[in-house]
Amino acid sequence: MIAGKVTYVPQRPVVGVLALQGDVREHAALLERAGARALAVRRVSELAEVDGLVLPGGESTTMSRLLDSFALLEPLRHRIRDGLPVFGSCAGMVLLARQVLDGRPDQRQLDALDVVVRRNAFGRQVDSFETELEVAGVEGRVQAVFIRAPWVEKVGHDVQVLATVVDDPLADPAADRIVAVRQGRVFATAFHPELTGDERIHRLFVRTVSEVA
Ligand SMILES: NC(=O)CC[C@H](N)C(=O)O
Repeated sequence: MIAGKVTYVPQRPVVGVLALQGDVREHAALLERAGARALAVRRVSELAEVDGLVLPGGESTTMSRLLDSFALLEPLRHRIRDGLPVFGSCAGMVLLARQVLDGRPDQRQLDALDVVVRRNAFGRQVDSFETELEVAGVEGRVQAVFIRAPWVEKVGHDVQVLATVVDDPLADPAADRIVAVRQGRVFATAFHPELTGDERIHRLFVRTVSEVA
């Protein structure tokens, strides 16, 4: 018989941040605070090591072109189809969507979320703004930073709406726009939780990654 105490040390899940462009470091810092080990992903071999992946904010057309030239587009589509948890913020949300309105002609989609998003949707009134939101699954309010952000115009039947924002209360008080969604293991926000140093949304994602890792 072996004497002594057996201590169980839970493994931190490895969560990648797609590091082709965009605010990679900010996401990595919050993932570490949310209990994950963050890994920058630029190659297929790195993609193979992760239990979950974040697609950062940046510029979705550029990111989709880079995904193509780094030969990551198809491998990433495959891994997501096989159940890899993913979280996209802003440009990441655009990349994950099934369809993009006001996209560029050469914009490529990961087609991982059954939503139609409108790119730069808030752009005509104000390019950037901040507001407080309620996000399903997060206690208290979340400070949300929108930078040339998309909104979700249409959701499929198994897409859960996590947050909405009133677009233009003067024009139409009922014009609630969808700005955070979840479909199974795929999460997306039109805003940038990585820019406020608040890791609660990353925690929600890392919890899902841990459940399936
Ligand atoms: N802050 C952002 O990620 C902006 C997204 C950008 N408007 C796009 O279409 O990709």
